Amino acid sequence: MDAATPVVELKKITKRFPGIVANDSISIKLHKGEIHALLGENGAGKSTLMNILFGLYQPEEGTIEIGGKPVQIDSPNKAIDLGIGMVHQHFKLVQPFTVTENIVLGSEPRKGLKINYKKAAAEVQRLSEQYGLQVNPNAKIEDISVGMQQRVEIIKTLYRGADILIFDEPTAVLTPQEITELLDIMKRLVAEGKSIILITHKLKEIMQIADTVTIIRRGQVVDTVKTSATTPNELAEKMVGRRVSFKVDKQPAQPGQTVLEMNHVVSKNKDGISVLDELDLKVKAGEILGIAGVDGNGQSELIEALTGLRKVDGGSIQLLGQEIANQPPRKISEAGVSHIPEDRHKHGLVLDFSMSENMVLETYYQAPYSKNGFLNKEAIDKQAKSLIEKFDVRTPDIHTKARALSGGNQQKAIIAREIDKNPDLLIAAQPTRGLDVGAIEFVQKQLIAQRDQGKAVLLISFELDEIMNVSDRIAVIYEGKIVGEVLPEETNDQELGLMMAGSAVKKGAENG
Ligand SMILES: Nc1ncnc2c1ncn2[C@@H]1O[C@H](COP(=O)(O)OP(=O)(O)OP(=O)(O)O)[C@@H](O)[C@H]1O
Repeated sequence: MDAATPVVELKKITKRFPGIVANDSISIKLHKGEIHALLGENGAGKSTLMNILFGLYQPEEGTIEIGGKPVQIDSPNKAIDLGIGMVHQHFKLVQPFTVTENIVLGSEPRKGLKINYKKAAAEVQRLSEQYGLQVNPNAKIEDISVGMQQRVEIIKTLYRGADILIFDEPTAVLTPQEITELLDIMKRLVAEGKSIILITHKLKEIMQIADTVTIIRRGQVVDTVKTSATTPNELAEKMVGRRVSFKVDKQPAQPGQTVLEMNHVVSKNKDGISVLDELDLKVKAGEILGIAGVDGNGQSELIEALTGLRKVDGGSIQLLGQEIANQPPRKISEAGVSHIPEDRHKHGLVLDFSMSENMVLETYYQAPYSKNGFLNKEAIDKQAKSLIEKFDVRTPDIHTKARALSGGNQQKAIIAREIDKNPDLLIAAQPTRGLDVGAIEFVQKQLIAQRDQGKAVLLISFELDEIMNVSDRIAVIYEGKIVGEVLPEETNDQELGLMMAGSAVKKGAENG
């Protein structure tokens, strides 16, 4: 193979699903040592294309060439044999197993031979060091952060000898610090001769790290350009087919009465360590309080405590003066709390239910969806149709299973359902994770519209830009405590970053 031969060439790939052409004659070339970004709005067909390259789906038409030779990739094992590795959006790791156990899982030697754990752990250690991944081979998956779990997925591909790595929205789950580190890791990978296909919605990252970008819209290639010859605005426009504003327009907040008040809230983990540590927080009607923090500082626990998914060991949580700590989730929901969860697959949707059923997951037992103990399918479908239209959720049909929707469209559906509940308090956890720039604009507008309708909005996000642009006040969480509060117009990324690292506390823990 000469240097000009692409390491991967997809030629006129077409893939249809019921009611939709997900990939419509897509052609892409990936060269050795290149980072090639795939950009496209939610549902454009990026994941489908990569699932084809990884052998998870078979295309109806088109061919794949690896190093200039046509290949048939009929399973992920075949893809791995061909040197292709995929780091998925949703990790496929076994929680109670160690890092090394997860990495060797599925690549064990043939029958009869026992895995040499020590040797495998040493290899994991070596790969970890070579690429600066800082993974502990013996840590259990359930004890490590999402960012670390992703690195385990990366090592898993390297361990199997991948030369071609596919990253499916890898930074969607990462903190700003972790993103910088991951981009460095990717640079190191290509410097050593690996080639990368990167699916991402983040134009900044594409401009920073990719050599080439292919833009896909509704299953078709719109253009392939060098990043050095384009701009973020141009990319956004090509992707969504219209101009996108990157600025969030909003009027100053008009805060009213206190809706949520948390006082000295303590919650302990199974080892007796306080994951929420005397946490104080207030959110008023008509304002958006943004929670900034590095992943793993109590954000998930805060949401769990607020939604009844976690035991509160001390302090109080009041919603409009009514105590909701340690109440069952349904009661809290009925009391006026809506929740856009950070993990849409775990807490947002039932993937094997239809979209229609998912739209009434929390309200199906109420009128008009339930009558005399029977589900009123007509009313449920009507509700689903209206939400799907209003929020531009792209699904072939309301009876399509949630699993078949693109990640971004699943997220839009959850947001539609939660906002429609007309809550007093809307908890939005990573609400724009995995969304395209057009959809981000839409969701952020919705949050502001909720605020303007007098709702209290609690926004938890790892996207500093989002926290800065959308919040009226920002509270910084660190080791389970609110360690400071700032106004977006009076702070900057550096100051927030320092506070998030626990090294500079601007104000006392009081807020509100
Ligand atoms: N298994 C499936 N069955 C039916 N339809 C599917 C399936 N997988 C994907 N689709 C449909 O194919 C289209 C492309 O989806 P895909 O997940 O590839 O989009 P994407 O560009 O990766 O989007 P996102 O950025 O939201 O993740 C969507 O309309 C989706 O609903």
